[in-house]
Amino acid sequence: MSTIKDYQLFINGEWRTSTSGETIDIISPSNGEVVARVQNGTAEEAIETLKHADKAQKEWKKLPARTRADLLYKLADEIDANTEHLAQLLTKEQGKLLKVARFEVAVTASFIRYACEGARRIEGDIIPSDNPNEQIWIQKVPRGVVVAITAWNFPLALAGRKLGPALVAGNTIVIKPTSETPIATLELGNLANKVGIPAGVINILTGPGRAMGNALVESPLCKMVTMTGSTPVGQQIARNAAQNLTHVQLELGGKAPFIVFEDADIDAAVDAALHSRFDNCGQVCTCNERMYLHEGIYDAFMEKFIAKTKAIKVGDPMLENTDMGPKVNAAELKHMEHLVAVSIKEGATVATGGKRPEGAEFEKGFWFEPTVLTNVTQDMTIVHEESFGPILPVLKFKTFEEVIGYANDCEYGLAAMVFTNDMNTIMKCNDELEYGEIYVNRGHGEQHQGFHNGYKLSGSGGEDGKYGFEQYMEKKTFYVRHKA
Ligand SMILES: NC(=O)C1=CN([C@@H]2O[C@H](COP(=O)(O)OP(=O)(O)OC[C@H]3O[C@@H](n4cnc5c(N)ncnc54)[C@H](OP(=O)(O)O)[C@@H]3O)[C@@H](O)[C@H]2O)C=CC1
Ligand SMILES: O=C(O)[C@@H](O)[C@@H]1OC[C@H](O)[C@H]1O
Repeated sequence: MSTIKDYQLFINGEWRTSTSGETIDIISPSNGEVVARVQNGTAEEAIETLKHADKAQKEWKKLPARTRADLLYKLADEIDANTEHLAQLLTKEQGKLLKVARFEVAVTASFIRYACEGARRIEGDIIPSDNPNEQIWIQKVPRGVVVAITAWNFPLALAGRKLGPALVAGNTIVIKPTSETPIATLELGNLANKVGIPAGVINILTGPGRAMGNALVESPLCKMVTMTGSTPVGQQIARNAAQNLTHVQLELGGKAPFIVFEDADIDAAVDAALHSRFDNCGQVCTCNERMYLHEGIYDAFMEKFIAKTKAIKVGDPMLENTDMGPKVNAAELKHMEHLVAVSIKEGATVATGGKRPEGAEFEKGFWFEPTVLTNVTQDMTIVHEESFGPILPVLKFKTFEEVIGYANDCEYGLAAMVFTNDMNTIMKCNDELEYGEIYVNRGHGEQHQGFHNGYKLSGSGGEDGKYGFEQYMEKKTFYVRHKA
């Protein structure tokens, strides 16, 4: 009896097998085995789904926002009630630690609940006109059908992060998860039906982004694209959406600098640097991608940091005592090996790690050791190309001006981390670092009420908080004149 579950497309409240007759294997990063199959949906099915979502949106937007939120609160409760099942799926498809997968499920529900709090904050303006007996009303109205395209590192949380605000605002949604890790996201279809979210409000389609994704983005029925993923794909989506001038919200790549000044709390900085690099096998967009240490604390910091890196337990992500699981797929593992090889060729030293771990349990799957590179210079590839994995280049600096120059010498601008106790340095970092999200004296990790906003090639539009919620609404200005 096959334990491999076959998933279908979730269209207009129903599960459907694609007319393509083709499926996509979902591979376990831990052992390379097939854990599920999903449909390879067609462009025609994408358009059909958009039509269902568009029809559903006409009724969904008429509900009071609080009524929409009440249904989504129930969805969040169902997500929580299915934590173990959803977490197991996340670990099977993405290889993240089961304990982190449970956290991701909780964050998914939390994203949705946070969005529900906005149901009574959809506020507009009433402005006196220059004309007598006239008012100007500026209203916030939903955009229509939102297409949500998500990455593989936190697939369920990214879906909740988008469907929450989209639906509270009165839109409907078509979610296209990555072909790498779609199965936990697909489970949302069952939960949506269970809590009574009307058919067509939430739809989930699987299929390669270049085909299914293109079809969704290029349709005039799509009134907004919210996408999390790589910069090249985000740029392609922006180009494809431009033909209808569709609103696009992009959360893309990063290369976060982690800066430790001479007066920093070394122990706190070491722990933050470790977790901000190696948690989730380094697959977080705000990860510590390059570390700059003041020369005065370099030796003391590195002695502690290397020791802790070597102590990281790589292994079965299902086990509670594992610290780090595998990379998500073979291509990502190859990218790790390539980056290390290039770094060595360019003159870097592997202080620890640098290869697949040894042992029978690591012969299958996409495993890579926690890796620290030293003798790194600013011009090296590893200082500029996103690794999105457990590789950390470390550089020294002498002055504030020098390290700010290094930090800003980057085509990305998502997150940066700074450790210092000097308020003057903190304020100067705030002024001079070209990043949308700066963490001071702590590691990475956004909060829902913040604003997850990438500068430069890290994105466009921003997500989370009240400013992220605003993205899901249009404004309508209404001039109202009455008889004197
Ligand atoms: N800023 C942020 O908040 C975050 C950024 N990221 C970034 O994401 C990247 C890793 O995620 P990864 O999934 O590999 O990113 P990709 O860009 O490869 O894919 C992201 C999504 O886009 C889809 N897609 C691909 N091509 C198209 C297209 N032409 N039109 C529409 N959709 C398309 C993919 O579908 P399919 O997979 O089926 O092809 C997937 O669902 C890293 O660069 C990381 O920095 C990750 C998480 C958060
Ligand atoms: O997308 C990312 O990598 C991060 O924003 C991550 O996604 C959901 C979690 O809440 C964030 O840490």
